[in-house]
Amino acid sequence: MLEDPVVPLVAVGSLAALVAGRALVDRVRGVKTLPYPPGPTPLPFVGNAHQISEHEVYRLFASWGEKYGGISSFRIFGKQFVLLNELKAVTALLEHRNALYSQRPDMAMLKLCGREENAIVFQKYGQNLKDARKLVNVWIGKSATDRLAPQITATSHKYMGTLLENPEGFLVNARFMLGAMVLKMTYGIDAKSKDDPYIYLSERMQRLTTEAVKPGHWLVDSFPILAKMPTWMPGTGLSWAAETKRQIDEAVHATFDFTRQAVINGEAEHSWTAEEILDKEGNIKTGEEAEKLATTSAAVYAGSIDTTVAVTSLFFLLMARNPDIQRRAQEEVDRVVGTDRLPEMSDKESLPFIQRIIKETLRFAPVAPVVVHSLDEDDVYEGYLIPKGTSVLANIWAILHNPEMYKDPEVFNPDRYLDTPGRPAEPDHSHAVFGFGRRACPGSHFALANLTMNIATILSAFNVKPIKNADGVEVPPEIDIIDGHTRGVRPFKCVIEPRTPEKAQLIREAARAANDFSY
Ligand code: HEM
Repeated sequence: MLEDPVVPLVAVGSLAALVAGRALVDRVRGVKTLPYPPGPTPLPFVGNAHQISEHEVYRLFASWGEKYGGISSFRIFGKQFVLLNELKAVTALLEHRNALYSQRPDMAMLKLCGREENAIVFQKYGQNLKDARKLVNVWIGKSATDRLAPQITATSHKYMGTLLENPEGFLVNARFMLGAMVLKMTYGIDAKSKDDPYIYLSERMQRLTTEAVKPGHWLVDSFPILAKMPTWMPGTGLSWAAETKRQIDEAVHATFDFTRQAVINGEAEHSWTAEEILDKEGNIKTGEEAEKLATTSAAVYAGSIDTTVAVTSLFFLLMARNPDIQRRAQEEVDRVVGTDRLPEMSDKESLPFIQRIIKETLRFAPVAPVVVHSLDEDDVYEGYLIPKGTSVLANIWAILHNPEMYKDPEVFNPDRYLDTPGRPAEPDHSHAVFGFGRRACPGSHFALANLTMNIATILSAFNVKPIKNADGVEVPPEIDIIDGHTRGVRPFKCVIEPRTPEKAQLIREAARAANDFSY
């Protein structure tokens, strides 16, 4: 049933509730005659497919928002989409009616690749999803993340060591360091290098998933009936899906089987999967219980790497482009930690400017600019019908670039959240980058802790500068966005060098200690 302001009234059984209840019944009966939200005129058969751009589609969606309002709609072939471009509509539906709007829509290619079963983010709403989210929360929810401060700090220090030794590899190493930590904590796997077979399998799973969700790429997404064709049928993508499913299954199970075997052999290191793999009687979980755990464990790698690395990469780019902001952040961190130590997690509250830099980096280019929810029952919002099964798109980018809320939204300005004379603070809705309601990201605390540790330490110990051209002039890197399952900036070059020899020494010592850290 709808989570709607009238429902609590029905529950107390008052007269008002009866009237409201009656209105609700009438509303649902008459629902089919209500209009869809307004939107661009569709063509026969294709609907609005011809208008959908592959690159930065959220900008097109935002322009529809300007024209048709906070809630609009469009159609691609037979599939209905509702578009939410304003915080008010997103809050009203995905947050306040979250019992209704926590479903994911049918995505035929993902389903063929097995991701609807073995990836939390694409799973249908139900008990399995709730159990998985609960477990992820035990592992990396807020209080768990607080307890993981030593692990997060050690990983950050190892990464800082690589920035000193191999600054050109700043993106590859950010990925490897985070990936290695996640594999270690999730499975007890020690990934020694980027060529580690488990890293390879997990990265391949990510790449294949990105391919499978490409909007408008697969005919079967618009014509799900094609899924019933023989696998060899050309042009359907079915043979690709079958091979992809095999490779993704291999990734989900190879890592899980590593831990399972280690537990059976009595040589398992401490890890989240090893802790969960035994049932109440002390037997190794099998069948559906084992599958559920394998899926949940795989979600940590799948959810954390692309997203966190995309933000880290954007941070480097923004620092290379904004030397004044970088200098002010360095002054702040110097005031707090001085010159003879590196920042610690407990310094966070004393670094408000750096906190604003992180919020503004998240707002500036959300890594998931549009998220999709769905619903299993018809609903009505502001007189418009939202039929069951509709893909409801929340345009996070549009919300965080709304010019009525953010002055010059395309400018990176961490001071926009400050209340100053003549310029009141702009609202901080950066948490919208983690999504909404019951599907909101369960890894947000973990992600923010990793980002805070890395960003504060980089600002404390390094200068990030543009590279120089042949004439010796610094050329700030361009903001060149690439779209994918997660969105980020195209790989770029910048100079990363220690601020002083003393800082370099601090990093060397911290990295050495971190290499001996036992997770
Ligand atoms: C800066 C980093 C991150 C960003 C911006 C981010 C963003 C998001 C977004 C937008 C969603 C979809 C929410 C929705 O549908 O309303 C999501 C879901 C999810 N994220 Fe993250 N995420 C990040 C880091 C992480 C980390 C570190 C993990 C580690 C476990 C993680 C795990 C997940 C999972 C499992 C889901 C699926 C939840 C569900 O469908 O119920 N994410 N994330």
